[in-house]
Amino acid sequence: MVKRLASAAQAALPLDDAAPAPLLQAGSAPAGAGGADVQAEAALQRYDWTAVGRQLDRQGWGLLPGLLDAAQCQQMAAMYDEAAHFRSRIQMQRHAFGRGEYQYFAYPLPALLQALRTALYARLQPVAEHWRQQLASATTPWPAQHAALLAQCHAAGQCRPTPLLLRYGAEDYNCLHQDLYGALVFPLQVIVLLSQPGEDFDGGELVLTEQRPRMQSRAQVLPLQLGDAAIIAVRERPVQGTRGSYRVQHRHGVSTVLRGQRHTLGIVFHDAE
Ligand SMILES: O=C(O)CCC(=O)C(=O)O
Ligand SMILES: [Fe+2]
Repeated sequence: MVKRLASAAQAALPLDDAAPAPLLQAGSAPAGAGGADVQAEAALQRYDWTAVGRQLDRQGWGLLPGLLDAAQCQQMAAMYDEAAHFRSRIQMQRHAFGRGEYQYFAYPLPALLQALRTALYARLQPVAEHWRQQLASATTPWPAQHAALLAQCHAAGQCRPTPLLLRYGAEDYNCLHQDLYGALVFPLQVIVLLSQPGEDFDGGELVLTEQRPRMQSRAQVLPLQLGDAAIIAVRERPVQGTRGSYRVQHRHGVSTVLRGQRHTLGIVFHDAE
């Protein structure tokens, strides 16, 4: 079961200064029951998605500053110790993925996570579709709704949920990798930082590398604060050349945590074999 292959820019600021619409408490209510979907959508409406799309095209990553507030981050991180939320736990050292551990959520996902996954997908699908067309991939169009993508995954034997919660302590790190999980790979994923750099931990920076054909790899460090979300390319993105588009390969990882504890929430949109 291949899960992962080993191997500063402008932020899209919220459109107004209003406090983010409060999302439902993590895990408290079944999805849809208390308007988590509506509230997630309201939270995403604060961003300039045209600007986010431009960031993704230009650099393979984009930022959603303050997607979650401090209380939501704390609630999410605290779930790590509630075994009922998860289907499996991975100790990275045992797989040579790095050092530290993470857990994959089980279905049904907590309401907040379910709502974010659905709403983020709808915003990112046009970027994915644009990339697919630029790369002239043989694949069919990405569906507009996340539920339809999941139906495709399940028909292809990718049935297990991929969202995950990661916990790093001092000396932990995450090797450069790609989160593929099967043949069906939606090209964008989201990582939310649930801890505050400089307070909760030092070191532990999210790194994205890009490799252009016949060139050496370049590393970008993503400037995340507590509650910020990074949108990153999962595997590749198109770059416009003089003779059409070509593929740039991406990998991501986390540099060594020097002190403290760092939690992140990972949202991958395709499911796993
Ligand atoms: O902890 C991080 O910043 C990276 C997490 C990660 O690799 C992922 O969510 O896919
Ligand atoms: Fe990852």
